[in-house]
Amino acid sequence: MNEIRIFSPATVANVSCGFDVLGFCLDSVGDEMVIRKTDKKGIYITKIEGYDLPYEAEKNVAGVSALAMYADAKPDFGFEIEIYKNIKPGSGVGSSSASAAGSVFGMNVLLGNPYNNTELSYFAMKGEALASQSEHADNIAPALFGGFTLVKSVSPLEILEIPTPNNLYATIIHPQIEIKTSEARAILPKDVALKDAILQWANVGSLIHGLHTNNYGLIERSLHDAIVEPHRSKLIPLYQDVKAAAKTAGALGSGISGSGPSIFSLCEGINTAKSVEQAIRKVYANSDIEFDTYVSKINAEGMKILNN
Ligand SMILES: Nc1ncnc2c1ncn2[C@@H]1O[C@H](COP(=O)(O)OP(=O)(O)O)[C@@H](O)[C@H]1O
Ligand SMILES: N[C@@H](CCOP(=O)(O)O)C(=O)O
Repeated sequence: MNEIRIFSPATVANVSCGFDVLGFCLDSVGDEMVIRKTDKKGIYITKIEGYDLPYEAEKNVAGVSALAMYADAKPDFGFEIEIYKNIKPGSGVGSSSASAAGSVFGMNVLLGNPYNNTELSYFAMKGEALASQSEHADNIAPALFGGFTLVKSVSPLEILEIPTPNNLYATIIHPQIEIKTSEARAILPKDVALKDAILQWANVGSLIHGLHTNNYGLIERSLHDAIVEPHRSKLIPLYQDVKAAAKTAGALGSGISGSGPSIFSLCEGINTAKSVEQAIRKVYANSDIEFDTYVSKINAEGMKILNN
């Protein structure tokens, strides 16, 4: 096989209580990428559609992760990468990690799958670091593994796959303002109060247990963030109104998606997810902020091969 077209999914990182460790994969939104073998050695980004992003491999997250893997694999040929971007950069649903993970996923298939998903995550993290100035894998892991993931450690990299209840859906609202991940990280305090840490690790543990046991009530009671949300929510207009509207419409809970500005809500069942979508649309409809919304099943598969 010389060429592959893939769907590279959007992802929601943090999931309220799990800053930098928890994430899940979306089904209905993502980029497409074409990866192609070339005789000329090296990594070349040959086409980008959708958003204005750098073509130099060293300046594009897709190129940086690809170069990291290329240096390890040392093939006697090169790769061309085409990026068809649907996920707006800076939207908070893993735009950069879709590209960083997509390039190495596609290259791996063309190389005959020498690397496992954890090894691919390691290379993809190198690309993600270009965008966010930190090596975190909470978007990359769900994009590659699918479903919910927990990054137990980045060094050495250890990723756990968490089972996803069948009837769990996400509703996302994306107000059209850009928040750069690097800037949303810079405003966070370096230290955390012990009382907040206690709340947070209790919620991470109970959220994981709720996902393992299909316990929607426990999931609902665990979707809280005592540490990051108080700081970042100030960057997102009408954030508390969206949360309140989603709750009234039946969401299990809502939080900032990644570093924002997107806001996610988790819902039991597609009907509730659609009701939540209608309710939160009304919040922004009464303002002058443009926005998009979408409802997605949790994508258990992650990356998808569209053709060979
Ligand atoms: N292939 C790419 N896809 C998305 N963003 C990229 C890409 N290559 C470089 N970038 C840069 O990464 C930044 C967006 O990443 P980030 O702030 O983490 O947003 P997101 O939450 O959408 O991933 C932008 O500055 C963008 O120019
Ligand atoms: N854990 C990171 C996740 C950033 O996600 P993104 O989708 O905004 O890139 C953080 O919260 O900084």
